[in-house]
Amino acid sequence: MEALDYHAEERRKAEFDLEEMKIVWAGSRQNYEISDRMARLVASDPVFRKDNRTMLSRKDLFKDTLRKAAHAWKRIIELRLSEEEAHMLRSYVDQPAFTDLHWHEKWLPMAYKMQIIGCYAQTELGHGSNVQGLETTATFDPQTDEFVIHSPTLTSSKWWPGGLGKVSTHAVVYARLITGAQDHGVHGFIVQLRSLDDHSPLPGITVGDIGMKFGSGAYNSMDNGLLRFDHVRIPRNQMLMRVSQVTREGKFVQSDVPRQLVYGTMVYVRQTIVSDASCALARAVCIATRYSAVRRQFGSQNGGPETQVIDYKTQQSRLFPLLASAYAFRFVGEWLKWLYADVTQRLQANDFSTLPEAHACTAGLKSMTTSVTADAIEECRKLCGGHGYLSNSGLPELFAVYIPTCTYEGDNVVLLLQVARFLMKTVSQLGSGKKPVGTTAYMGRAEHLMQCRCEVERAEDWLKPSVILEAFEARAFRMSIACAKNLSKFSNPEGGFSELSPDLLEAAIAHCQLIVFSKYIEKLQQDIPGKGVKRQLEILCNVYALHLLHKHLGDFVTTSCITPKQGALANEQLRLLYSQVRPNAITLVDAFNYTDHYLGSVLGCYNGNVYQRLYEEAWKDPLNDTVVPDGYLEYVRPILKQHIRTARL
Ligand SMILES: Cc1cc2nc3c(=O)[nH]c(=O)nc-3n(C[C@H](O)[C@H](O)[C@H](O)COP(=O)(O)OP(=O)(O)OC[C@H]3O[C@@H](n4cnc5c(N)ncnc54)[C@H](O)[C@@H]3O)c2cc1C
Repeated sequence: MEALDYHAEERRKAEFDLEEMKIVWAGSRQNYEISDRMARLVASDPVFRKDNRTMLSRKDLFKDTLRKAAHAWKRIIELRLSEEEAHMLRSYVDQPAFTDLHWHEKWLPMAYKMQIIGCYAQTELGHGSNVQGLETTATFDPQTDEFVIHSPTLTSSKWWPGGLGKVSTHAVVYARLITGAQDHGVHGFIVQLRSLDDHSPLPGITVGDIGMKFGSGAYNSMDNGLLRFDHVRIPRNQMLMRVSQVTREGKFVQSDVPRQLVYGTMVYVRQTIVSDASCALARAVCIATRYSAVRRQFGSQNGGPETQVIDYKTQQSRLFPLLASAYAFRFVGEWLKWLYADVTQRLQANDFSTLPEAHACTAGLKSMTTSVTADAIEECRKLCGGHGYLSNSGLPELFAVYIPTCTYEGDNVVLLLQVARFLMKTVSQLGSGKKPVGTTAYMGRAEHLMQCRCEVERAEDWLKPSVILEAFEARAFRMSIACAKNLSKFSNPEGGFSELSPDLLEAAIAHCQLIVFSKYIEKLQQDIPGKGVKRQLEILCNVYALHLLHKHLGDFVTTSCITPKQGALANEQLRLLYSQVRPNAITLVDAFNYTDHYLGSVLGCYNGNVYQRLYEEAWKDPLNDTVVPDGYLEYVRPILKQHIRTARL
């Protein structure tokens, strides 16, 4: 690391213990140590270099990805890394690869040893969100005790599965199960796609990559694939039979295991997505914050330095809520880990009572955190002005690689509508004596939430967590009640749901924001050691809540949860909070403990030596390999010469 630290002065201003904050961010001292070790291991290994990634052709990028995946696998074995360490190492390699999906699935011991490579093939060219609309068929043949997997139409071609295009040897394929003449809906089947000897597709299988995706580098390291089956036969025991089975005689048997069992896996996957959202958001915020402290514009007094752009209130009001959101998502992600453990324990005890609520809650949090993060990365790019648009700012690639998260594992709008459906069901059961559980428990205080009035009189009253919490609960509840009332006016409930879906979406968002805020408050009730650490987290918690209140003021006022005057007081308090965040901003992003390698950003480098590095990076561009570009003689010179002749005439 270069000796000069352009952020040294900023770092001296911090009012809290950085090392303790790093542990809070990581979740525990052990997590911190593992994460720190793995990040350094990756950063110091030349194979994991990524600074030229956006300039590689697709073919070279893909080969580079295979090389990194193989090298990571080798290092994991050589160093005998634990599963947790291996996971960390892969995430710091920071290049989407077939291994992401493979590990995701964890279905077979063979897969663990990497003797086969798996992918998850659900989506088709014609159908994604509507899983029940899938067209691929799996027809049971009782003569041979096999399923025949077939793609009957062009739109039934599998389309998008990660790792499918070029690498996977096997896939979990979702197809319509047909026995006799009966269609039993969509089920999963394990299908071998490629030879384990020479990797060529097996007979009846057409497979390839779907093509270049958004951005340079980014998700193009992944071989999202297309797949067609022409009457491919697989043994009967390759159907995934936990929820339903097909017997040797071809009888379809629905087991008594509830279908909701699959919710357990969904809770797990979505919990990791929320946790990844906090990482991606923190990364963008770290870059924008460090750069905002280096960048100066206007305000020079008597020839002195200009103003750091981080000192502009507009910059703070765009940046600090994102910083606060990164911490808020971190804590809700931590809580989701607990929720997953709780759900798993209950499933083992055959207790399915909390599953629908856990499912709705994780669907909503996946949607909300990923949408906010995607928008926030773009906002961070803008916060970095022109230089944010340079590839080496790290932000364009981060944006390109992140945004599909809003679509995969459930389109964000479709997920929020599921949450809204659950909220409407919960509201409809309120009078029946069925108590709302978990994150909907607040709805049990219906009478109070419909009547309560916010008591804020001065700006500082907005610092009380109980005051903000009540305002958020009342707003979320009243929005749900308003939707339920409007829905009841429709004679056809489905028609009404569709007509009111934009309002329902907003009610679902209000509910999700309440969850994130309330989990942040719960975190603050824990013992948090370290000088000033809890204080900083309290300030950020208030920033998180009050910026949402300001942004959604219309919701709060139209539901009469607060008055316009109270809204103005909240905004006044928010401004004061920004001033408290300001001296700590750089150290709050240092607490993410990201290496320069992982950040991959000239603007976000630890020591803030931005201009020197921008200058050096420019000269590394292949266009600057020669002073006169290729094509000059053919295309530029003739024009110039003609201009000269014209000028002489
Ligand atoms: C990078 C990437 C990786 C992927 N990896 C995999 C993988 O490994 N395996 C796999 O099987 N699939 C994968 N997918 C596919 C992904 O799961 C689907 O794209 C996703 O489920 C969305 O479905 P869709 O494309 O059909 O979108 P659509 O459902 O067609 O969405 C189009 C629009 O319609 C809206 N819409 C849809 N339904 C409704 C509704 N009921 N009400 C209101 N609005 C609606 C959506 O909000 C959206 O605006 C991947 C996709 C991407 C982009």
